[in-house]
Amino acid sequence: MAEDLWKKEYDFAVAVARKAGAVIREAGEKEIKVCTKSSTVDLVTKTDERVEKIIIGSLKEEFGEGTHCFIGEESVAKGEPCILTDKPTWIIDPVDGTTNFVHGFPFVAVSIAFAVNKELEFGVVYSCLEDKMYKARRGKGAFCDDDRITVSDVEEIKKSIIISEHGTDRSPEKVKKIFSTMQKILCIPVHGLRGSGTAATNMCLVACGAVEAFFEIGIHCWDIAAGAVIVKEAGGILLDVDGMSIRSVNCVAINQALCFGETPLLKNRLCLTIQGGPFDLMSRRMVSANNKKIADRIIKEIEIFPAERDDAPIQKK
Ligand SMILES: O=P([O-])([O-])O[C@@H]1[C@H](O)[C@H](O)[C@@H](O)[C@H](O)[C@H]1O
Ligand SMILES: [Mg+2]
Repeated sequence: MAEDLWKKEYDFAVAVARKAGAVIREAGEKEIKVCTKSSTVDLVTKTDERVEKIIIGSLKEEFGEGTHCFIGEESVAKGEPCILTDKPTWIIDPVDGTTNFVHGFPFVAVSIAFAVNKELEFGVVYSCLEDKMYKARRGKGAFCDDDRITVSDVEEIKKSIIISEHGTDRSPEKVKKIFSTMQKILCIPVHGLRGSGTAATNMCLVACGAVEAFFEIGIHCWDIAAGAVIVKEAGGILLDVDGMSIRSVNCVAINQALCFGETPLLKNRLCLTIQGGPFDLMSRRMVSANNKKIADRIIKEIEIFPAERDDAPIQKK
């Protein structure tokens, strides 16, 4: 029946996420395998690889290798393609919050999403140390365990808590922009800034109304795919941090205004026209929020820096 499309896959994803979470909870293998390449600090352990193998192995066994595609963080690190096609595709982060996992910081998640025709059909985020199963199917609402969840109804940025993360890139110019953005948002002022150390969990915190927004530049599709469905189904909004064309239209408007001596109008035009673009899973730039007003207000403060798309062609060596 049409309404139960992908139900079997969804139920299976919930079961696999639970199984993977149990493996993470019991894992003794926290030794860092890969840590630093040039200016990034991106930890990987044997557990990340083991858990991904368990998840993809179980999915292939259940649904067959030929018809379904897989984008997994550790497989992509080993050179597998990261391209979303129209085929049914699983997007997997086996251990989101690897740094937390290594240090025993208590937020670690398994993130599994499923897309068909490039559209996300469902997402499952298992916050395995808290034992909370966040899940959502397109058009069917979002849940934490058996309870329906919804985003917060706060509309005033000054009454909000915002999450952001500094990510894995440690190049000074990027870190400067990240902290400058955080400073500007903190000084709006907002009630607080937070960060759990896992993008997937951060998105679930937006979905259940504990915070108003989470944004980051530099995240990957496997960090946010499942969370994106959960935020949307909880009534929230997803945007790219940059509405490029809108910004450039704005530049033309500024030039025209300057030529015609309309400078007093400039500030208003600028405020009205800077806004996010459509959410793009592969762009590595995302704002998730309870509503557009909060999202737009945050986007106004974000200092954008380049991050190579997840689906960028692999450079030949
Ligand atoms: O490496 P990983 O722990 O799976 O994922 C990371 C986490 O989601 C972190 O919160 C975010 O700031 C980084 O950008 C991600 O790479
Ligand atoms: Mg991750």
